Amino acid sequence: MYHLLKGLHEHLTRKEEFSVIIIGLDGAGKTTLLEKIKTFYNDTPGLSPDKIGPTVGQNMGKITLPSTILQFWDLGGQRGIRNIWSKYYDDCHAVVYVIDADDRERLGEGWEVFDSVLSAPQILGVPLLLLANKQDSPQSLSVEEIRHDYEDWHQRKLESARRDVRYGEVENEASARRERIASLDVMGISALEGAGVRAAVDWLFIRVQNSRRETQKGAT
Ligand SMILES: Nc1nc2c(ncn2[C@@H]2O[C@H](COP(=O)(O)OP(=O)(O)OP(=O)(O)O)[C@@H](O)[C@H]2O)c(=O)[nH]1
Ligand SMILES: [Mg+2]
Repeated sequence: MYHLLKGLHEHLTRKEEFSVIIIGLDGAGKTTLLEKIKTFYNDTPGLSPDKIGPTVGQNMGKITLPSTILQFWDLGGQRGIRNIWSKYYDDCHAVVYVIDADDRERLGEGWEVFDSVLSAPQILGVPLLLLANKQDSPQSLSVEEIRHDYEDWHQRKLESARRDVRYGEVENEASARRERIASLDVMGISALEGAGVRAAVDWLFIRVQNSRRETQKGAT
């Protein structure tokens, strides 16, 4: 009887676990974000920004929310190690792409990489959140400016591809991508100061729950 009740209790109080990957160029602020999330949601605070160095590999952090555990994987963004990201695509429930909204020089590089993430078939139906980080900096581009910058960049890329011979291929790919861009959620945060971080976690919490329900519906 005890085991039966214990089993029932465990079943009823069991928390579902979801994996979220945090990717983006080196220096975008991914680890600073992960450590801020830990500070906000865990008893043990995360590292302070002055203790954070470039990530070579990955960092992991878990937080507990009502009936849910979110497990974050912060993956190194340096050019030579970006190819490890795709190894996480199959098992993730959400993707966070962090862009440094304060670094205009590297926005093009950031979009080039973002575009290759969007084209990965494993994450086609996975919730994707674009975070415009470093909003505390006065020169930082706003959420709207970031969205426009990406749309302009994408438009320019399409136009130059149209001059190319692979026209049909580009058109097919472009319409799929356009849909994703149109429904793309962009939020502004300061990983350093914490502004917007809770809202981003709330978004993830809701979206992983919803997409799980959709998957269940699809399976029945
Ligand atoms: N002003 C400002 N600086 C930030 C913010 N977030 C991160 N930084 C700074 O940006 C630099 C890079 O931050 P990291 O968190 O190490 O960047 P990362 O994306 O993890 O970089 P990699 O590990 O190399 O991929 C550090 O100097 C941070 O203090 C922010 O919201 N505002
Ligand atoms: Mg890092």
